[in-house]
Amino acid sequence: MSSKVLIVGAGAIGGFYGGLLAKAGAEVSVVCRSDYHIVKQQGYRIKSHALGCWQFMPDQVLRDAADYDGQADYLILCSKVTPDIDRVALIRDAVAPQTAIVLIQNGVEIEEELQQAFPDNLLISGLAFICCNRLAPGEISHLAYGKLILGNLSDSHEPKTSHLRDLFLQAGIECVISEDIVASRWQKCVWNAPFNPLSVLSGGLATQAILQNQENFVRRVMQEVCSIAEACGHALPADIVEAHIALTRDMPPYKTSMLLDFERGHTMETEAILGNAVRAAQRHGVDCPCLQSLYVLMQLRELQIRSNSLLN
Ligand SMILES: NC(=O)C1=CN([C@@H]2O[C@H](COP(=O)(O)OP(=O)(O)OC[C@H]3O[C@@H](n4cnc5c(N)ncnc54)[C@H](OP(=O)(O)O)[C@@H]3O)[C@@H](O)[C@H]2O)C=CC1
Ligand SMILES: CC(C)(CO)C(=O)C(=O)O
Repeated sequence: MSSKVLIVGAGAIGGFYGGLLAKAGAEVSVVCRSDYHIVKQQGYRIKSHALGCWQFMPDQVLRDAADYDGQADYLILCSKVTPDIDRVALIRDAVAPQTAIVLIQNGVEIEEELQQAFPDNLLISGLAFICCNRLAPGEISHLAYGKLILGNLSDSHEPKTSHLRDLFLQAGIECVISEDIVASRWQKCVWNAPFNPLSVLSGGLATQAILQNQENFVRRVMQEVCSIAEACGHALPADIVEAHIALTRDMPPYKTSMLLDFERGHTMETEAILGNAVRAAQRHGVDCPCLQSLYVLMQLRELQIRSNSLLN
């Protein structure tokens, strides 16, 4: 099966997983923005705690998806999911009839706008369980974990999805196909919903410190997300809260992706992670006072950042 891959939004996640696909023999091209010049000259330098160091020289380095020369078998979108990024516009010009659109992004209920814009393309929704950072343009540090979960929104037995999983496995990273990727997204949101905003609102506390001091609150947020998922028809495993708490106790010191965005003055994924969950709760009449409070506080934080940047 042909493996032409175009990564759009090739930052930490896109550079890392793109580098793995290239290792597995795929022809991988990237669309970058601020890293363009460096990546064009020297590609990516990837330093992984588990897979060693390697150089990833993309086949084509582009500023815009419209400049892609060829037809991609997989277009992997790894931008953040924020209201200021028009994901459909970002990829539209590179989507051919045979292109499978793959998302490796956080958040819940983030697929619909892409499904509507590209109803005839296979959409593979993906989640990364990884601690990965862009230290400088084209320089990626993989600190912990790495597992990918992929899933189709319709038929779960798509050969193209299995082929992509096999490429990741060949490159040495754990990758599984979920039979219910929507549930998997909710399951990940159980972790992201408390820890991502609390890492920002606490002024940068590590996840262990948040857990040690506010375990009850963290558990309540997690439980609320479970109730919303259940109301949406995706009941999560009974032990999911315990499993996430245990996993957090073992996590190495790590800044959540939301905290990294906050520190860089970037828009955060408040809407994709919290807003979409709160809106789902409202649709189904589920009470989620703790989650709702986190959402309100994060909206105010975003507002304050925007007002400051207008003043400066
Ligand atoms: N990093 C991690 O450890 C984890 C990340 N995730 C999720 O993965 C997704 C990607 O995160 P991550 O890789 O960390 O984010 P990064 O900020 O490192 O990368 C995002 C990339 O998208 C690019 N981009 C944004 N807007 C545009 C645009 N309009 N045109 C072209 N390029 C654009 C950015 O360019 P520029 O550099 O110019 O801003 C950047 O290269 C997110 O949903 C995140 O939540 C999930 C688990 C862990
Ligand atoms: C759970 C974690 C920390 C890594 O997968 C993450 O999703 C994030 O940083 O947003």
